[in-house]
Amino acid sequence: MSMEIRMIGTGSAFAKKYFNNNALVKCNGYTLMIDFGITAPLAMYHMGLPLDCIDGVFVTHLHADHIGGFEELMLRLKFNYGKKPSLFIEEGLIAPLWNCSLKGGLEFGAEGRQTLDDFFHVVPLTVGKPCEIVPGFRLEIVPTRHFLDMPSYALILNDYLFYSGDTVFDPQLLQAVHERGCSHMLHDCQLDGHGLVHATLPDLLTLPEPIQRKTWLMHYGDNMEAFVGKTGPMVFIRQHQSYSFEPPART
Ligand SMILES: O=c1ccn([C@@H]2O[C@@H]3COP(=O)(O)O[C@H]3[C@H]2O)c(=O)[nH]1
Ligand SMILES: [Zn+2]
Ligand SMILES: [Zn+2]
Repeated sequence: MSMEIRMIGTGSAFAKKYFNNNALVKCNGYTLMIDFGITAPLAMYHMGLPLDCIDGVFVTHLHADHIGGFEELMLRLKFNYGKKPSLFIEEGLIAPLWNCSLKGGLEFGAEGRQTLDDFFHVVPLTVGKPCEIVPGFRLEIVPTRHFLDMPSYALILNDYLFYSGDTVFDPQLLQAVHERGCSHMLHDCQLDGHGLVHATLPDLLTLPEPIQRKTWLMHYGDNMEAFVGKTGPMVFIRQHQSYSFEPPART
């Protein structure tokens, strides 16, 4: 099934011209938010999008540019909108998300103690087990390497769209994703310095050309415009623009 993607931000962790790299995906009437970082509430405000347009959220990993907006999202959806969205998250991340990132600000409510389940329908995801979140909209998580052993997950949506989350350069993974028929690949891209925790642009430029042709660059720094025309066949995805991705014709 086709999907519409709007990046509510395309910036790296500390970018100031671009909001945090978070994506709204619409498919078959369902709106999924991929990550919700510190700047996400302001990005949604600038885009004229109310928070209650979100039906579900997926979390790639626990850095603040990916989950820093959760406290506002959860409080406003519960208390302003009376909405309880779904939270799609790898099973091992559920406890650390609550205990290490959210509990301090959300445990105490006006009516008593609260947990993650008071705000979300929590849907644990397991590696190797794709999940159909609504008919025609499938998610599959893929573990990636980011900071040492920090759990971090890429997504494959509807078997044809790869979304890297934050990862070091992993050409074997990208080759495998290409060979299994993904027709679009959104990848984080570090423009300056060494690729300690992200793929750099020089790394990505070593990929075989057929992979580069299907690669869209995201999670970039404020100097992105200086690199336009220097990315081979890869292109920068732009924040707030709407892109329609169609499934490839399978033979
Ligand atoms: O040893 C360190 C620790 C941190 N950092 C920065 O922190 C950021 C956290 O979000 P991110 O994963 O999008 O990007 C990370 C890097 O920009 C780093 O470069 N080296
Ligand atoms: Zn990040
Ligand atoms: Zn990260």
